[in-house]
Parts: sequence; structure tokens; C-alpha cells
Amino acid sequence: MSSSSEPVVCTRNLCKSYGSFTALKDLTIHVDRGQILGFIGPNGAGKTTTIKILVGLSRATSGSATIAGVDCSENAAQIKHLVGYMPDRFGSYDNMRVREYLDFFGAIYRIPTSRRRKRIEEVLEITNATYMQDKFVESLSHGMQQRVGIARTLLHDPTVMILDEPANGLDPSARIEMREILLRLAGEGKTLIVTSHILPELARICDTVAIVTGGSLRAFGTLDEVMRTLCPVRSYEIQLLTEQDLDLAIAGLAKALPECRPNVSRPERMLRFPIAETEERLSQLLSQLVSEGVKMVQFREVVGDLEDAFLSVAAGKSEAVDSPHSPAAESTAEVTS
Ligand SMILES: Nc1ncnc2c1ncn2[C@@H]1O[C@H](COP(=O)(O)OP(=O)(O)OP(=O)(O)O)[C@@H](O)[C@H]1O
Repeated sequence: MSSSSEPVVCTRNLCKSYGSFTALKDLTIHVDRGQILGFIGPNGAGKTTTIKILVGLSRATSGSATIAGVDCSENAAQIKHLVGYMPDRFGSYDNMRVREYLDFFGAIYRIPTSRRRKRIEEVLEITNATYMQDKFVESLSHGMQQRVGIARTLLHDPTVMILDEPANGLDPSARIEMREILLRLAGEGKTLIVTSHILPELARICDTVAIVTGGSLRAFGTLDEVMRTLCPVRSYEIQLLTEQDLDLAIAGLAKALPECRPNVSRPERMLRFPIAETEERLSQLLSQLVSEGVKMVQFREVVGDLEDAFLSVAAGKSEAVDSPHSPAAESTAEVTS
């Protein structure tokens, strides 16, 4: 078992080939206890391949994957106790009430009958699903089914939860509820890996993100690190008090950064421009405008989002991350762009 300071989930140079086809190349990522990793990639990127290895359903061709220090390929039985996996499809369970459904899975997890009833109550409470217990599973809305799916995944109290598209198909209020449940689970010490195509949703809950395409890791780090590395050209906007200030700012910008081509919106008295300069150059620009008496209402970066980062990767603007061998070395986004 791992010590509490070690990452709970750890893959090192993980590779998977199907015949001559390589589905996963040198994937090295880690997730600490109580953290949420957003695992992102387009269709066919290698997410399911990775998840199958992590849950002990598939053996890596080379490299290693461990959960709480237990090798996922060598100790599949132990891994099943450590991991709870929620697939993106609920499955079909005719004529089964929620409580019966959870009891059925409790039996599969070999939770003794004497403890099962109490555990079912606990997981229903955690997922705000107690009121559904006597409803037929088939009669539940998609959002309700997703919560019951999480309750099921929690039954055997796994250390790590892997959730495939938990927010898919949920309406905005169900998404908020799902987000709160996931954050609560992480707050209670569960380690979560979440895949999603709804990137703004992931951005709100993830501590770190890993972006894979074509079986290779393209970015890994905190959201901020990934954004900075994948989107080095930042967007700034300056809002001026009057039109006269706007003209002064256009002139000042042309003097300080002649290569910069701002977009001018006179009705908003706003200048917008992309910039790859250092913080120091930006600070100089700001000081210069102030010293020239330009009255500004705002001078700010327009922060891009995870979708921008993902699209820049999907468009092939970045190369695969050089997988570091030591997880401890990974405090920043390991991306080469
Ligand atoms: N059993 C298999 N035999 C051969 N190729 C496979 C097998 N399983 C997966 N692949 C291939 O490996 C690649 C990665 O597939 P994987 O299912 O991991 O992608 P994914 O990121 O989960 O995609 P999606 O978002 O569509 O589920 C794909 O090209 C897929 O066709």
C-alpha cells in the first residue's frame, strides 16, 4: 500500500497495443488523495483503454499502473476493492426498485447482508437519492439514474472512483447537483478520475487535467498550468473612460508594442489585443498609459477556457508530453508546444 504522501493513482510510461496498433503510448500521470483529475480526449484518444487498465480489466503492454501502491495488472482482485467504476451507460434493469438494485450490487461486492442495509442508506444519503429508494430504476430520469449510478459505485467504499461522463445528458440543475456530489466526495478523501466532453463543467471541479489524443498525453497539470502552456498567446482588454482616452490608448499601445494590432470597439471604448509578451512588458505598458494620463476603467486578461486549450491540442498545435519518470517532478504542466 502507498503512504499518504504518495499519489493514489499513478501510471508510468503506460503502453497498450492491440496487435500492431498502439492505443496508448507512454502515459505518465498521477492523482493525489482527495483530488479530481479531468481526463479529456476526443473519441478514440485512449481514455477507455487507460480506464480498463486502471480497473484491472485489461493488462498493459508495458509500463505500470498502480492504485494505492497496488499494481493494476498483477492484483486485479485487490484493485476491484480499491476502485469504483461508473460507466457512461446505466444498463437495463427492468422491474427493479432502487433499493433492490443497490442490494443486488451490494451482494456482488460481497457486502454481508447484515451491513448492506446500512450501507445502502449511507450511499443514498451521500448522493441525495434517499427519496428515490422505492422508485423503479427504469422510471428514473437520466439525472436521477446518474446519482443512483454513483451510489452504486460507492457501495464498497472504494478509494478511487472513475466516472465516465457523469454529467452527460444532464440539465443545468442536475449538473450543479452532480458537481456538488463530486466535490463532496473529493472533500471526504475520495480520489476521482472524471471523463467528460462538457469541458466547462470539468474545469469547475478538477484539480488537475490530463489531455490525451491519439494515445499520447498532450498536457497534464493544473488547469492554470495547462492553459498557460497550451495557450501562450493571451488576450488582453483595456476599457477607457472616454473616447479621448481611447485615442490616447491606441497611440500609446502603438508606441509600446508596435507589432500589436488591437481590435477597437468605440461604442464600448474598448481595446482588445492578443499578446505573447511577458508580465514585465505588460506592466510597462500599463505604467506608460497611466503616466500619459490615460484614464482606464479596466486593464485585464481575458482568460481562455479549457475548451480553447483542448481545441489547440486537437488542432495539433502541441506535441506529446515527455513523460517524466518521477511523479514528484510533475508540479507544472508538462507540455511542449
Ligand atoms: N480491443 C481492441 N482492439 C483493437 N483496437 C482497439 C480495441 N479497443 C480499443 N481500440 C482502439 O484503441 C483506440 C483507443 O480507444 P479507446 O476506446 O481507449 O478511446 P476513447 O478515448 O475511450 O474513445 P471514446 O471517447 O470514443 O470512448 C481506438 O482507436 C480504438 O479503436
